[in-house]
Amino acid sequence: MNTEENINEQKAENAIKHQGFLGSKPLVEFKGVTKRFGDTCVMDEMDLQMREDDRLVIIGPSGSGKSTLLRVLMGLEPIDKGEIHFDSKPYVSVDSKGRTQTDLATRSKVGMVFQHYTLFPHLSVLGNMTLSPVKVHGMGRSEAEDRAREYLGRLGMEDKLNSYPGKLSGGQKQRVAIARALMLEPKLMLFDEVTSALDPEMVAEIEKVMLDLAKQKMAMMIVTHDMYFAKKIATESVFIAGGKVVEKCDPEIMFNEPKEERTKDFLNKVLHLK
Ligand SMILES: Nc1ncnc2c1ncn2[C@@H]1O[C@H](COP(=O)(O)OP(=O)(O)OP(=O)(O)O)[C@@H](O)[C@H]1O
Repeated sequence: MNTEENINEQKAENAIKHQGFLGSKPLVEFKGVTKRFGDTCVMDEMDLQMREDDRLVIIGPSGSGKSTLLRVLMGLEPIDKGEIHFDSKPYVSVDSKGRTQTDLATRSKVGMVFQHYTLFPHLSVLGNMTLSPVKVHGMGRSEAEDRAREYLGRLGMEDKLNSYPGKLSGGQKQRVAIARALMLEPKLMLFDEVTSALDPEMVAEIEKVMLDLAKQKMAMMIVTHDMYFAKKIATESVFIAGGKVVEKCDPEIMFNEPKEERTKDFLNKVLHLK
């Protein structure tokens, strides 16, 4: 098949995929979500949907609110207006007094990994992994320790169970952070620039872990400045700017022939096309 036929076929598939979630259920739905920091409106009545088998890559200019979007979805930031549904049920909403209400049982179905690992330096790897499941979610200690061993094993880190974060490389710390986020068996994993602070060979190591999770059909939302990795892992891509979703489509389409001028300008700059 030549390139043009390829693109046409992808377009047709894409059109089918976007007709009201045909083929798979919605997992996340932002409905008119507004988020302000003082006078800065970072999300402006934003609508965004993600299906349960998607790996959605979020791209956009610096300061466009990519991290904020993930933090809102993780329940780490209140919102000003709108609501978020998860698995077709209300998850985040705003009450009549303007306070954000978050369903905590649903929140435990979302795991997040940050750029700077956020491991506690005074706790061992095992301590880092079991702290929240035991103290916050009431998991029994021996079950938590068994799970920690299992997830560390899957990420090739079993032998570091008793190490402290200070003795680990950046890539190892990030693997522990990913294993920790998997402890509560989330339905969705959020990755916020998780390779930005790593040396190149460690970037490949973490990208492999993420690609392995993708193969296991883990739903993911990924913020990354690495457009090549974005294209590789994404089933869907979204470009946000000015508090809105500017364009959402199949990554092949977005990276080859985006429709919107703002997306084109941004990709031209970051991919050095011209
Ligand atoms: N806690 C905060 N208090 C005040 N303003 C904030 C806060 N967090 C983010 N902002 C502002 O919100 C806007 C969006 O920030 P955010 O970090 O979400 O953008 P981003 O797209 O992830 O940026 P980058 O690509 O540079 O990481 C920025 O103008 C930022 O300064």
